[in-house]
Amino acid sequence: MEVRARAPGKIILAGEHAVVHGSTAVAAAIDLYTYVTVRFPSDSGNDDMLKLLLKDMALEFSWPIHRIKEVLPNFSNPNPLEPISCSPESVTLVASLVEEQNIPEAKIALASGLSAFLWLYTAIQGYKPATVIVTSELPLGSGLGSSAAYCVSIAGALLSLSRCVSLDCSHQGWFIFGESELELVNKWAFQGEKIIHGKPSGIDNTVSTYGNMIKFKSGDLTCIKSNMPLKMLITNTRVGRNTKALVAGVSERTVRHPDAMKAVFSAVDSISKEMATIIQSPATDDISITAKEEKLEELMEMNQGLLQCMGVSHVSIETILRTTLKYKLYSKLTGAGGGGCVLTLLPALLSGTVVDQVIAELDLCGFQCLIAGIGGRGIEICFSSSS
Ligand SMILES: Nc1ncnc2c1ncn2[C@@H]1O[C@H](COP(=O)(O)OP(=O)(O)OP(=O)(O)O)[C@@H](O)[C@H]1O
Ligand SMILES: C[C@@](O)(CCO)CC(=O)[O-]
Ligand SMILES: [Mg+2]
Repeated sequence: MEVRARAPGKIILAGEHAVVHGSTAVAAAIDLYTYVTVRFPSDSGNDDMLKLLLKDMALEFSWPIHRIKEVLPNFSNPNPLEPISCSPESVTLVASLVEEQNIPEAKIALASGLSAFLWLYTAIQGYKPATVIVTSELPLGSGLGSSAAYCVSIAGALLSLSRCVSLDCSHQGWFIFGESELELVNKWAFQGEKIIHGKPSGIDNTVSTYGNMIKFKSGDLTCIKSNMPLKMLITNTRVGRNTKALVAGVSERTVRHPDAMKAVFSAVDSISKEMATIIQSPATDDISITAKEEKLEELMEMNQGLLQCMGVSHVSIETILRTTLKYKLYSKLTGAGGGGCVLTLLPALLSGTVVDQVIAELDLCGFQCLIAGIGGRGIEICFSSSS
């Protein structure tokens, strides 16, 4: 018996970084997923090890169960129904288990992901041997919420195996959690995000758990029903960066310039709220859709300016902004910035030829473009009897 979970990545339409400081943000799930399969020993033949296979990277990590017990003796009685907080001490202990692994130097950014896995696994399942396999359609560390999709799919798979949660109903072989189970998945995943991000707002794990499009402020989410055909081009600068460092950088700037940054965060709050209102307001014909798109474009441009004030843009992002503007298309960074991905609004009446031209020009600069479906489902679970 094995369980497979999948959780989506996300785009942030407005409000990244400011959301960490209490502003409103707007985010949507995208149809690119991280998949986590958990197999217990009877299927895998592995009876005293916890194994993690990162299949896309052909990497395998394993820990003898007795070693995990030795280093993390306090995880002996896990209660999946009561998420605990990852104390700095427990994170240090987990990190020491990760240090015992041979992580290739070029992949050292995976260390925090390994810590999050070990912490979530032992906190939810205790000392059970298992093989856990991870694959992802998301680029890692690029602003599309790979860390959240990873934590949500790990938490979802582990909770679905814990027997004390029920799955509501099925959809083409995939099961979905009920409301209270989703809340549990989200709470556990947030702990994993804390290990990877340092100080997350919780927006990424929330949108990955619940799917759809959401407005998020200080831990509270409101579902947004879009009343317009929202199409975004996502361009990956391919410049690697680390969300934890970027979030810490904005906090440091806030300590240096508290009043100025307060004004920046307040402006972002207004932008996100206005964006949510526009997306939800009725639009019956092409003229009203175009009018709404023009307002969204202006808000994206304003949000990007404020992200520059926060110090999280990058020359590669600026190149994409200039390139898309030549085609009268508006863009902003999405996620933590510092490289990563950029969103460009593609108006409903924009000709396919222009889209092809702008993609060709961005490709020539060495960037990677994709158009993802927005606002789909959150965490889903699938069971199978053998591997
Ligand atoms: N599929 C995966 N397998 C293993 N580790 C992963 C996976 N996905 C994410 N991670 C962990 O998350 C880290 C990337 O998280 P980070 O928050 O920096 O970027 P992101 O989540 O892609 O972007 P953002 O937070 O801006 O949306 C990786 O370096 C790794 O530690
Ligand atoms: C940069 C940030 O606002 C979004 C990263 O996708 C961090 C967070 O909210 O946790
Ligand atoms: Mg992340």
